[in-house]
Amino acid sequence: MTDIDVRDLTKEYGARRAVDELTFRVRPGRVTGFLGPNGAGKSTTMRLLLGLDRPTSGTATIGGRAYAELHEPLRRVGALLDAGAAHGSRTARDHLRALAASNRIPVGRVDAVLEQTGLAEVARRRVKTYSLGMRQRLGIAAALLGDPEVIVLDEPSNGLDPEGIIWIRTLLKDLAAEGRTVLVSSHLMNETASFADHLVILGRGRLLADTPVQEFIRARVQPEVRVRSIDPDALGDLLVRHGHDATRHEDGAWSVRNAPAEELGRLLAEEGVPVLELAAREGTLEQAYLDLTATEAEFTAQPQEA
Ligand SMILES: Nc1ncnc2c1ncn2[C@@H]1O[C@H](COP(=O)(O)OP(=O)(O)OP(=O)(O)O)[C@@H](O)[C@H]1O
Repeated sequence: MTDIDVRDLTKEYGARRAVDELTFRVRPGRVTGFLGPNGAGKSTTMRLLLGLDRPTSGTATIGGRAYAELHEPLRRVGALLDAGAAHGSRTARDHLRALAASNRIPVGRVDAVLEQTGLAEVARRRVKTYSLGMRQRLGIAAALLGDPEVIVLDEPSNGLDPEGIIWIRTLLKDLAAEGRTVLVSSHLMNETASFADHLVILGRGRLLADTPVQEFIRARVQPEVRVRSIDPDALGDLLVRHGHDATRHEDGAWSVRNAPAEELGRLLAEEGVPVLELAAREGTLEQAYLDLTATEAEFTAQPQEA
């Protein structure tokens, strides 16, 4: 079981602080979504973690060691940062075989990951003939090749079609269920909500949230109940009479805050109001994220690129 441990991490490019005193820990057995607006420092943090850039100060370690100190790193950490990395004139199979050979990974893993990523049938085609989605799958295959305990993926859904997006969602959850440590950056809120258990959110290089997804949503978005009856006015009067905080929609339905659906259902039955619709609406990650962005200075007044 291996943690990713980022401690007081700072990276400056000239006068610009891309990562600013960042501290968080990514635990095994769950998928951690890594969120933040463009330029927040997600890719920089991942590059520092993988030893592709040097921190100005602080540390980013995997199982207590810097990436450069890991013995056989591809067997410990699998990463996808840039899906264009494979050599275009090689076939996918040859690319993975070369990677396996140079990292002392058993060659049998090549067919296993080709199968796992749905590339088995196109494995003998040159990579330059691949679509963006296929290249993305190949990048994920390379990340999984060494059967690593830690998996770091930057925007893995990029270029995937709807079927690919469902596939990656299942893959990420399965990898975490196997006890691996999975860190995944994304721009897409609904997408992140569909696979992440935990969130680390950055704004201008700083940590804004490190929290379970459900807690983050619950703390920031009130659940609502949507209710509709054949007589919207009578329904509204009833809700007001019973002191409910309700808003009417254009279609005549009402949204009621701070009341469980069961309580409203019982009230409407007691009052003899015919109900056409009664639905509990949990908050979404997108709503919670927008609430955070509205309240955190890190999201506003982004400096212009130099
Ligand atoms: N090599 C570099 N030289 C100079 N500035 C850099 C370099 N790499 C990143 N930056 C700057 O660091 C900041 C953080 O960028 P980074 O790519 O880490 O953000 P991000 O959260 O991954 O954004 P995105 O979601 O757009 O990929 C940005 O202001 C970026 O311009």
